[in-house]
Amino acid sequence: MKVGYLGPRATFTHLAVAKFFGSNVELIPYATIPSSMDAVEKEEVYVTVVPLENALEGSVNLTLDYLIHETPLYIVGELIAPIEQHLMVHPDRKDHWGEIEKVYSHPHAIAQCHKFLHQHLPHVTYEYATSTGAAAKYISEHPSEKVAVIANELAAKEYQLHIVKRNIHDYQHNHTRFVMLHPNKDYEVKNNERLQSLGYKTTLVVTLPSNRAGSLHQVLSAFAWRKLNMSKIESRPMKTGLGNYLFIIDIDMKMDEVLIPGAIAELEALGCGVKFLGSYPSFQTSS
Ligand SMILES: O=C(O)C(=O)C[C@]1(C(=O)O)C=C[C@@H](O)C=C1
Repeated sequence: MKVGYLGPRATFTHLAVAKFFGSNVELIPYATIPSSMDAVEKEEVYVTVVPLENALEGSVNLTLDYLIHETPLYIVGELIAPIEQHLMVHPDRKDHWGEIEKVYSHPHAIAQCHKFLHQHLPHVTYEYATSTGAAAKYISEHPSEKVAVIANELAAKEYQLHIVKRNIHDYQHNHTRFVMLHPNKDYEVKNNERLQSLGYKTTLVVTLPSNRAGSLHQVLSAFAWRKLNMSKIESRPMKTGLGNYLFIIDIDMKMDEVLIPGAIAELEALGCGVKFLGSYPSFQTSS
């Protein structure tokens, strides 16, 4: 089986996907989140894996927006992985790394280390890459540039970089949620590597009827009186005009035949739009 992921080799997504699928599948890297998703639609890969949310920096908006507006794929599994960010340079620079002028990485990785960068490297500028792995690969090929990269240990090994500061993320409990995407909402991912299971989630996107007072309250009460536990609610622009927002809601439960369909029917009766993004098992990977 072919599995796509946000590459190149040695991104955090690569680490998560390799831990979940083991050596039984062929892992295919893609340069961006949208191209990783397109790969499933074009049937180049069977499933694809992209980051969705980080504990320090919040949602990966590109993934959310593509799931909501652009791709017909469903979330069929979730992987929660610990994230350890390290600062690394080309080995030619390891003895004078304090001279670096720029830090290059994925925007989420830079955001997870802002306090460290502010305190220890206040003079540097930042440049954003499509992934931490892409940034690491770039400096391995451009030794003359006075650049450091934020990436993981595997990237340092893969691209032969020298780690100058370990664990530079600003808060300890740093985890990222990655999602597995497939065109069939009922596809069941197999936990062959026996990762710790964290139960099930169901994700819905809800749009409110326009300009009606109290409609978000009514949405919340449709879940509340059924005792459906929401583990997340987040708003994103609908992209139809200023002030128009939709809500992404995670429910801590597998899609059933009564409670969640009942809540959806109630929301629709209130005039809300409801899009189902998936009902899926969640797994924890260790570092
Ligand atoms: O750049 C990578 O290595 C990724 O897998 C992307 C990503 C993200 O989008 O949040 C994944 C985990 C980390 O939080 C930092 C970056």
